[in-house]
Amino acid sequence: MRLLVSGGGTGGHIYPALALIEAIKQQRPDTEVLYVGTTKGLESKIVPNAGIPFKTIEIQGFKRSLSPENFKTVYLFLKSVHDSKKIIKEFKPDVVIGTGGYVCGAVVYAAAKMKVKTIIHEQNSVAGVTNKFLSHYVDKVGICFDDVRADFPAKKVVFTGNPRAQQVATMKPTGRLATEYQLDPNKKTILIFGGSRGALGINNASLEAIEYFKDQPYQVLFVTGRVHYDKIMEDSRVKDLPKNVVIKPYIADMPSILPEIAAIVGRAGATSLAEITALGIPTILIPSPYVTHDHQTKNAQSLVNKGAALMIKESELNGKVLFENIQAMMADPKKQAQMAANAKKAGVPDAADRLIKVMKDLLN
Ligand SMILES: CC(=O)N[C@H]1[C@@H](OP(=O)(O)OP(=O)(O)OC[C@H]2O[C@@H](n3ccc(=O)[nH]c3=O)[C@H](O)[C@@H]2O)O[C@H](CO)[C@@H](O)[C@@H]1O
Repeated sequence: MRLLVSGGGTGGHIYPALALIEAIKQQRPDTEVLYVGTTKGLESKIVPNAGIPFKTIEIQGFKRSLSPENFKTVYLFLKSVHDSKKIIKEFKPDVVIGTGGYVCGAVVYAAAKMKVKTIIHEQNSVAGVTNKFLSHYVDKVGICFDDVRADFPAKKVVFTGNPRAQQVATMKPTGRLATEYQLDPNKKTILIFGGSRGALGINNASLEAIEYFKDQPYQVLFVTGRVHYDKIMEDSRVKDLPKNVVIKPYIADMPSILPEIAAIVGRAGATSLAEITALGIPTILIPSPYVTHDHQTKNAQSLVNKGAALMIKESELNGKVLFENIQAMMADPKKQAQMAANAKKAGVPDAADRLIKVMKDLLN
């Protein structure tokens, strides 16, 4: 089979695509894969590093206000559809799958116009702009939250879950926290990270909270996001870092450390949530207020409603609030266990298989 995948910008759109590719390759090792992204998105690093053939097109998103930049966006969209058609003609895919982000708008639209079978995967509880547009042209739409069903043509929608969930569901502890990050294997570890790019609000609160973390029986792995790391390391509060706090810019291969993580503090990006629920990890969510239709709050709310996570609004966040919430959770093992069990119940650990089935049904 020949599979063309496109999705990008942030990790939340890329890692589900890579997880899907991994699962297909396990089932059908002869599958030929091509990934189409942009040079600007995180995919230009992550995808070639994963050893997957990668091509790029040039595209950009619309500005929400009336802006002359939007003329360039229209021009780039038309050009990228043209370039996508060339790539599709050459690669001859049996099926094209888009996992979100501007780039897949052009690629999947071009494929649908060329009558190639097409699927989009929506990770969030509110449809992204690109996926909403594409849903009129594609054959199938895979979703991860029931709430998003109404955003798409009903007969195309299949609940699949997020393929990344399947990738992490089978992971076992590797000991990497001790070997690579010099963390104590006998202490519980809390992972703090703000999605694939890091989040300023979470970073600032975490910096403030360092003084409180000192002397706690747990340890903290604080992941800043690559772009924020250098500035954070210059901050006076990290000069005398307590032994139980480790700061890193980014975790490559996140699934390999997640089974050793006792609790997470993070954004409510949909792919992070798929990982958390696949393993059943108690979590404190601080949704990004800067995303379309406030979709992270809706993502988070669905876990909070199930008793699987706690939520702090970014507007109410500071170091003390962060610490007090962590403290309350860590001091109550019963609550942690209940949250973990509820999270696991919400997980879809066979999501990649479900999406592959949609693909196979479409091809037959
Ligand atoms: C600001 C923005 O637009 N965010 C969106 C983006 O988030 P973002 O890209 O932050 O996505 P998620 O939180 O869903 O996923 C982050 C992914 O990056 C991985 N990771 C993260 C940090 C790290 O150091 N190493 C690492 O590998 C995580 O394990 C996870 O697989 O896509 C998500 C999925 O469509 C959306 O729900 C988010 O609203």
